[in-house]
Amino acid sequence: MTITVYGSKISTYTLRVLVTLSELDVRDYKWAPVNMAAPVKEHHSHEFKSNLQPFGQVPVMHDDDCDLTLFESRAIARYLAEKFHSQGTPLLGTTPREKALVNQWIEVESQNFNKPVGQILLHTVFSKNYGITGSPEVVEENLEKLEKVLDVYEAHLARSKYLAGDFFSLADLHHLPATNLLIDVAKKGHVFESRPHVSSWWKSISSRPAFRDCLAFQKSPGP
Ligand SMILES: N[C@@H](CCC(=O)N[C@@H](CS)C(=O)NCC(=O)O)C(=O)O
Repeated sequence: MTITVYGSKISTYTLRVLVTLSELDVRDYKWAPVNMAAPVKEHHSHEFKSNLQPFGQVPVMHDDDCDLTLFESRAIARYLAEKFHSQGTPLLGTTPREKALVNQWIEVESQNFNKPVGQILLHTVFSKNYGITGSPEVVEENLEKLEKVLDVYEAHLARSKYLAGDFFSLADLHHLPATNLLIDVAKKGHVFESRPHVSSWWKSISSRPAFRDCLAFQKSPGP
């Protein structure tokens, strides 16, 4: 069995896949770093787009077992959680009710949370990578949007330990890499800290060994 992950250590979407593998205790995968730096931009090459990801983005996963090449980090994470459901942390819920709530909060992360967070990161941490001038107005506007989303999280997390219930799931995991960057690098931690239930949820999910291992891998030498 060989799982190959094509990605970059600076990509939060790639990290989402690596954290999933780590939670599932899958250690024997192959890491295939993609050089995203200008002028190389390997992800924009004809070869990368025709063989791996037609939109020229990372991450991509290949599974030798069934000759599957898959892109979109959330789809990859779900595939891995289903394939390795009998090992590591169960990430998808067990009953139909639990699975439905996991799916609901995965959608919330993607549709409500990730949009303002993506804009804030683009206009702070990643502006140079994308060749744009970061706009403080866009950051402010999206921080306001994010605060409204976090108000909903705060009310929900007052009643629920994790997003989908009393168990850690893919819905929580999906928040890890981008939120970490937002707090540690973009220095926007106050929007989490000022909401006590969001804050303790964040402390609990970000201190999980699987995520700490991935951050250590991200900081390790080499691409
Ligand atoms: N929805 C995609 C987004 C992937 C994505 O935006 N990847 C970024 C790196 S974090 C990328 O490859 N950017 C290069 C580009 O868009 O040119 C996913 O979840 O995998």
